[in-house]
Amino acid sequence: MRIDILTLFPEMFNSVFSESIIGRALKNNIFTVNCINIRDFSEDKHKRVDDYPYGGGPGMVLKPEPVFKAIQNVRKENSRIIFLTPKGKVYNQKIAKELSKEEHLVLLCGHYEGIDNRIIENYVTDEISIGDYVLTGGEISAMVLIDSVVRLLPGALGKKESYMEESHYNGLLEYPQYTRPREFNGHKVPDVLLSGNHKEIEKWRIYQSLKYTYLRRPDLLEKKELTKEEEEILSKIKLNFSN
Ligand SMILES: Nc1nonc1C(=O)NCc1ccc(Cl)cc1
Repeated sequence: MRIDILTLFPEMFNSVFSESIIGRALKNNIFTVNCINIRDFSEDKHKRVDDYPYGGGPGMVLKPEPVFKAIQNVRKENSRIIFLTPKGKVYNQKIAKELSKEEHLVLLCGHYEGIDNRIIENYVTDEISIGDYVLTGGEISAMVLIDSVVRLLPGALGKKESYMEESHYNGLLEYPQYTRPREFNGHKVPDVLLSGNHKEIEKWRIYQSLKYTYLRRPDLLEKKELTKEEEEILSKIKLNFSN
């Protein structure tokens, strides 16, 4: 997979591409990435990339030409041209999975009040939002997308990292995790996890996963087909936690 990032702040990506799993995936040629400064495609002598909005209003708007030239410079036959914006389709693991199968992603990072809509209407293939809040630009959203997509690429996660098919535990929130020591600041690890009784451990994990999902994300429960056993456990949870 190749990822091209169109941005006004290419330096922002340095640490993301040098550290940890993404850094190692790059070194191992699991994917290639290239940052392009939109400003390099500005024609005017002042290297302007923004201008005042037609129709008035506060702030500035990204001019269409520099962005268009940057897109044309990198695009291939079936590139996904993704514009990160609060107005986009809300990103989730399903979209990450779909994007991880693509050959070429172009991530367009905006700034200011917006980007000339003629770019969005005619050249962008996907508008994606990472959530309902407003950032100063699209770069951090691009990093979120890259991290969640790259970790799904074959060979990206070493044998040590766990590959959770869903960001949630098969559609539910994951059970709590513990590691050594057995006691920490007087807080003990739940006995069942030390018992070596794998059937009991599995039951405890299903209970915890259903409990957390019921309490924090009932919307995920709506979408989830539960087994008979899970239904029984959930009805017990509902009795224990009926608020
Ligand atoms: N939420 C989000 N999910 O994706 N991106 C965001 C976000 O706030 N971007 C800021 C931003 C600012 C200006 C322009 Cl032109 C585009 C995007």
